[in-house]
Amino acid sequence: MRPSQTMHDIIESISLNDIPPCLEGDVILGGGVCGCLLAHELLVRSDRPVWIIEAGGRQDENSLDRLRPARWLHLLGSTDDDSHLTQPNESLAGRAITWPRGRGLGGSGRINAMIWVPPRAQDFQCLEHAGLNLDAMQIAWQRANELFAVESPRYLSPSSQHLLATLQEHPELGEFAAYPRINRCGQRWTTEQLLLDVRERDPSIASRLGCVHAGVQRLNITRGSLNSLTLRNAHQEREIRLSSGTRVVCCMGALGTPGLLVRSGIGDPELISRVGLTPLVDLPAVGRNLHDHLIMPVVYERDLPAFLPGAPTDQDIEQWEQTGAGPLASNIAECGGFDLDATFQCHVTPTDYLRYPHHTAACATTLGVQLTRPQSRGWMEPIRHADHVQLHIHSQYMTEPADKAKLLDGVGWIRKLADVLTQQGVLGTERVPGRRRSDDARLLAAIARYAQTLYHPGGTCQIGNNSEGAVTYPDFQVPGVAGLSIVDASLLPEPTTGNPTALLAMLACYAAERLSTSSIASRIRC
Ligand SMILES: Cc1cc2nc3c(=O)[nH]c(=O)nc-3n(C[C@H](O)[C@H](O)[C@H](O)COP(=O)(O)OP(=O)(O)OC[C@H]3O[C@@H](n4cnc5c(N)ncnc54)[C@H](O)[C@@H]3O)c2cc1C
Repeated sequence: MRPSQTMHDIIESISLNDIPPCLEGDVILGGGVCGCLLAHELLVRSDRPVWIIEAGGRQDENSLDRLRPARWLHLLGSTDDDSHLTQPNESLAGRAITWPRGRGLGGSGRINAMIWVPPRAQDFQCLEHAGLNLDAMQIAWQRANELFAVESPRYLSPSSQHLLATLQEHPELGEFAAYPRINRCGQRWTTEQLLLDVRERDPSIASRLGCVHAGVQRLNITRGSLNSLTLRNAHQEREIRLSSGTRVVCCMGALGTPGLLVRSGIGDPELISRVGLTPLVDLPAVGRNLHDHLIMPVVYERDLPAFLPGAPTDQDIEQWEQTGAGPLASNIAECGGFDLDATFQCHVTPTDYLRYPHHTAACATTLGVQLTRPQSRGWMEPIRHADHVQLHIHSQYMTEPADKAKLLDGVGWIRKLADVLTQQGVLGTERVPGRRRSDDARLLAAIARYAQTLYHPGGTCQIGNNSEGAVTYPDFQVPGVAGLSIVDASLLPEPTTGNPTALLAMLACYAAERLSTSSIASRIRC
């Protein structure tokens, strides 16, 4: 199969005018990585109708960049990106950071870097501690692997090839490999494709699926049970009733889901009243426990031609179209690894991470380092604007002193790797932060100036047993609202060790199994 022969199809959305006044079945709010995967699994496991309500529509103008892995950075800030801005970060020299979030079916999977890092034992243990069953997680993990069927890279830049060959001779420094990619035949694959595949395989199953293009404004709750949704598009707002037996699952992501809960009166009563809304369900942990991976790029000079400097050449395009390989099949963050106890992860790019893709002339390699399990936690604060309530993001990076100290160690680890790589002629001089910055104070100043989000927010509606910090129970139900569940990155009690999609895919498969066999009590009662 050649890339140009696949995946140009899309799921057609129903407009707000055309949906029935009352929905029944499973209603999934947000068709992102988890939402589409869950919809697929519920469709094939039960005979109920499944609805997806997704805010992002078709963005045809980006369709080629979406398919070509090397172009993913060009999607940031595009119509596929529902870009958010954090509040200024004290430990990042007062910088506010842009947090991209994908919109449209497939969610952030439409714009992400397509890296697949299998969860580690610690990731499973964390969810087991939160009340999930380990054996069932293993089964769900197998299912996630089957569905994603990730592939080995079809292209590795000379820079990554040299670097991997050298580091693999030094296992004492860590474990490095080319990342498996969420691709098919060298092009981006998203969970939307599962729905397209089922349509082709079994139209009778797919006929139970309806995708609505609208933003979910509010959940309307009466006497502890959901009774309707308020949906909005650019032209109108509509209230859609939910019939008895319906189940609503929030899959709007780590920023979208707590936002919807707060707008609907679910959360910290004091914060909700402060913005002029009526508190309905007392769940103070909504919007708290916000975590993210912060990456510090350490940039080195290279004696190689610059990677993809400018628009792709006809030759690159032809190669990719014919074989799914060549530089356009690079996902930029082509390889990486962990130190021996997985305290740090390193992402390698054949570019100057701080300037690419805007300034591409100079040749560089970046070794970006992040703490796998930062302890700092942020929160989301409801703020009233003229006609709406928005959640401000307080990311609070490195507010825990231990995170600062460890990230300094992380830069030290990168420099040890670089010493070996420089001796072998794989890397040149360190350009950022530069070896002249070697004492802690100057290195921290460089981190404050250059560190970036690695795009992994999570934790804002964390799953757990009946403890103070939990917003969602281990059966995925939101306490105090019959018929409401959550399945997305907001559930993660802690950051994932590596990139989160693989663990989230496992979580969505696990949730599908639990929700499709759960009792009628988990649904709406009228
Ligand atoms: C630029 C970038 C690069 C990344 N790279 C990687 C990577 O290489 N590997 C990896 O493992 N992870 C990566 N990630 C992280 C990964 O993509 C996310 O963790 C994952 O997509 C989260 O899944 P989710 O289902 O929780 O949310 P999402 O996939 O973000 O889906 C949420 C969906 O909800 C919709 N929505 C939100 N609000 C509303 C509303 N009010 N009404 C209706 N719909 C709504 C959104 O439009 C979106 O479609 C990256 C993320 C980004 C942004």
